[in-house]
Amino acid sequence: METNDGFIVLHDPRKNRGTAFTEEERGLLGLKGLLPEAVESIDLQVERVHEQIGKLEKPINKYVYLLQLMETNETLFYKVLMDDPVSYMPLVYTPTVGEACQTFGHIFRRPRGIYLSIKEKDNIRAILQNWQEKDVRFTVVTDGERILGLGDLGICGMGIPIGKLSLYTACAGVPPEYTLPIMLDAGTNNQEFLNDSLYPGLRQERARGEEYDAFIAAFVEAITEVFPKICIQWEDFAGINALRILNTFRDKVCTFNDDIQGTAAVATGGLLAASRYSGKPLTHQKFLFLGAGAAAIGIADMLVQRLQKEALAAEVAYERIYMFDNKGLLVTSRSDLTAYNQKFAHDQEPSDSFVDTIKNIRPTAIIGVSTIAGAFTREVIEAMSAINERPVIFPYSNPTSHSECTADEAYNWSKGKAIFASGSPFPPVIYNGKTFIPGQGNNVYIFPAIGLAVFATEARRLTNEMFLTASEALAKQVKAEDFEQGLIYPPLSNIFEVSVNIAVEVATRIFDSDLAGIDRPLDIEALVKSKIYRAKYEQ
Ligand SMILES: O=C([O-])CC(=O)C(=O)O
Ligand SMILES: [Mg+2]
Repeated sequence: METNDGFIVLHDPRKNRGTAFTEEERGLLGLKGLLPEAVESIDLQVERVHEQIGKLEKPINKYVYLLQLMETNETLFYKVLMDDPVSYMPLVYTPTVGEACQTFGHIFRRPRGIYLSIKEKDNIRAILQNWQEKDVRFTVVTDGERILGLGDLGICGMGIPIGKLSLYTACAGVPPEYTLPIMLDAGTNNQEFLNDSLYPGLRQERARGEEYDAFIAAFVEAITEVFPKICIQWEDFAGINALRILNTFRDKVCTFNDDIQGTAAVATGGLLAASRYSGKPLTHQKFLFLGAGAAAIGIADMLVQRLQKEALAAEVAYERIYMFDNKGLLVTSRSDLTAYNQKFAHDQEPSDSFVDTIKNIRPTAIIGVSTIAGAFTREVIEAMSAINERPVIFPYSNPTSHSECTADEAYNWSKGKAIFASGSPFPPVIYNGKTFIPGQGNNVYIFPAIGLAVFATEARRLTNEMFLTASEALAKQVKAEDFEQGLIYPPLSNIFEVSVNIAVEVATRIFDSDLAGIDRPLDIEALVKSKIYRAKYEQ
């Protein structure tokens, strides 16, 4: 650090070290008297944070505290998060981030990221130039229409891009200065918010059709011009827009949709690990989805891709996948199916009972992407357990309040037979004297790793093959001792190491696909590792 202006340094979260500034630095920077006498280590600062957070009872208050820490001392924030992801991730991410979004207008203190209103459609380039960093590589962008399973939260959905990008850094070491959270404010149809005087967004109904698409197109054009190396992560768009946006831009810029491709990779990785665990090959299985939206289609498409890799013909692979939505089983006689859904419709009798469908089809796995809390009832889980030695039960909807069942229910109702993973975290369950650790089948095992791979390779595009590589790299890292505890994902406490390993394999795939923006190095692992951010005060 060279500046002489200690006061400015102290108020710059990226440069601030608080009480950890040394005597020498204090003299050099003009910090004398601006700090109390003691010179503390970062570990001691972490201890103080633990004490303060420990005194707060409600998770939402802990969230507010942590976000404030991010705004005052970024290094310390990441140190806290990276040292103990199991405790702190649920506070800055799912499930607490859901409540933070629901109350965003009320807990709002300081703006973060960029807010683009549809009224500014023709000024996006200039607005993006207001950002303090000039080399941004990643944006997580949402329009807030489908925040987790909580629905339309309008501009209050900004908590999601902020939370996801903090995990790019905390879980995979992408340096935070390269990340930018963005909210596309196209209005909201949330009446409660429109009537709330503290709602900080545009007060209008959501723009649709051509007007909306023109806004999205203007955004992509402007951001790729202002930040040419940008990777755009679409997050929590409504199903009606998510697939169309992804398909419009996936071959033109470096982009992916986390709810479609990230979730697909984590689910496929979980199914691969589960098949190793149960000894039942993927090719001998049948998958039933509850929910037939963008996440279901993403997972199903990736499963087909993987089954084909295991030498199953495409038509046979499609036959193994069933979807059940709010109108019942997807069958060819239904006239309300989208083109995406039709691929998964079966030529059989309609059914509007999920339990009967299970008894009929006899799936080996049920995957919940419905956002309906409690949809995996006791009857559902008992039916799965009657058919399968080890039924695979994945309630993937978020946050916890929208999970299709709890870990406790799955283990109890299946009498300890379930191979279980959920989108939101659940505490360990003791059944019949045995402790089960529920795995978290959340795209957090994928998107930070993809981020690090893109960062290291300066990838120009992201393909489904790269996400399949990520899912295989994830499944490979599940160990026998994890299985013994019921885990089909590596423990969350190891997420950093796991993400770096995934990133190395994805980076290799990026070079193999000729989609890197730099020359292939001899040692890809060394390249990836050389890019990693560490939460320490640089000398
Ligand atoms: O944010 C999460 O926990 C996972 C996710 O993408 C979603 O549920 O939309
Ligand atoms: Mg999401």
